[in-house]
Amino acid sequence: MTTERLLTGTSPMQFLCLGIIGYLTYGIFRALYNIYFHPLSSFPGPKLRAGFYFPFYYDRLTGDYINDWHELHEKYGEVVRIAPHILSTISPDAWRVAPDKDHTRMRRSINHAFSEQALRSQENIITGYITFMISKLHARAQTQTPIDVTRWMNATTFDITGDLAFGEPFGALEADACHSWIENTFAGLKWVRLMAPLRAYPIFGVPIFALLRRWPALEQARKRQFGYLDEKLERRLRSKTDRNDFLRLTSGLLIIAGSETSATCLSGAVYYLLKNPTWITCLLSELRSAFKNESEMSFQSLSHLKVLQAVIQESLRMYPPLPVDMPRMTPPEGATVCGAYIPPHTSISIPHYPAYHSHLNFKDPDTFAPERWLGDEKYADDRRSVLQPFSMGSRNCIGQNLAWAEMRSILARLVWSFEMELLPESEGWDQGQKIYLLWFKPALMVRLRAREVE
Ligand code: HEM
Repeated sequence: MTTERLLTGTSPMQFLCLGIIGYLTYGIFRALYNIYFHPLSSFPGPKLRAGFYFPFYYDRLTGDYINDWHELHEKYGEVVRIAPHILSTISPDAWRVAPDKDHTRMRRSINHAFSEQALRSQENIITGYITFMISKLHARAQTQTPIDVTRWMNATTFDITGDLAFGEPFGALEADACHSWIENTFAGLKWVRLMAPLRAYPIFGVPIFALLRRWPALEQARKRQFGYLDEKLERRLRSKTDRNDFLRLTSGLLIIAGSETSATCLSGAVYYLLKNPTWITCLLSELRSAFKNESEMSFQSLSHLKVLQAVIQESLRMYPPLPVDMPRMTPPEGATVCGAYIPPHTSISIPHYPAYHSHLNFKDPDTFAPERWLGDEKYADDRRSVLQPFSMGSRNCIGQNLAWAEMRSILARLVWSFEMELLPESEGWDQGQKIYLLWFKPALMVRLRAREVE
């Protein structure tokens, strides 16, 4: 049959059917190749994930994928093939993989804004916001009004980062409310999860993106959201100051990276302390033996407190602010993880939550036990080096010193100032939370009572 006869004798419906059959046949052959002949075919994991990408992308839509990955690691071990060309590992070994030279160059240009010296110059600003938060909470304690801890932690850290970045806060503490820019950014994160699957399957993605581009309200909302930061930036550039702030690298991402993360860890710490009150007693006694009053608590003096450090460390393990995987590429020479050679240019991730909750790394991984960071023999075999909530290498968290200083000060001053009571509606607060890149935390309702000065 000639091509001409084939074309004239075939109806559009037959073309469509042929196209679909061709697409499916290609997909099946490709899946068979992925499962049996791909360079990663010897790594353990479900066959469906080894063959196809859709389970990986479907995961992202559910908000539960980190729990699914956790179960996969419990079943298959330290290294799991999570998608045809992607490995996930919970071994501390993997943190050594893949330095990124270009990124190191970029980081050199912004390091000064996050140096120890910069942090010292920022201490008064940060402490000012914490004092403001504590004074507002005293008013709540006096009237016995329950507070949502997650909201207050977010308000405080967003105001601090806003000020360090733009020279002005979001006004969240002042207004006792979450700023609309912050709320919209979180709502946006839920949508962002759709992007990767739509890009991976253009058959759905191309028409959907084309439709979205024709939706004016969406475009206006996008402009409003970005415009808000642009205005702040312009105001800051017009103002005369020699303050060493983050202006040059300010973006929505920095604000979220610098605020939501610390607020998440602090919310987790308050919850786990309330569930384990002996640690509140322990922490309070450490604070009282170190300080006569709250004003003595400086970044420097708080950094020496071992119980405070262990409580925060354990909260970062139980409830890592970035619970998800941060993918890295193996270098051109490949890499070895857990004794297995991983070929070059393979995407490899350490998902924080599964790594920190694996019995391969920690004894009683679901138990809040700060003593594991204080040298307790019971936890001597814990593989503590796997805990890298700020990541490692050239892409690690540039704001980690600031985060530690902020978290120590806020937690210490909360425990120093208030007795806290977990309200019944927040029992089991850490269970069943969805993750869209970050935790979508429900309200953490607590009643405060000002502590008697002793
Ligand atoms: C408990 C608090 C925090 C945690 C757990 C945390 C965690 C992380 C992690 C895991 C990364 C690496 C992401 C990757 O691998 O690609 C990161 C990057 C980053 N973080 Fe943090 N972070 C925290 C607080 C902060 C603070 C307070 C700031 C600054 C105000 C900040 C600013 C950044 C920036 C700018 C990056 C990108 C660095 C780069 O790409 O070179 N973070 N953070």
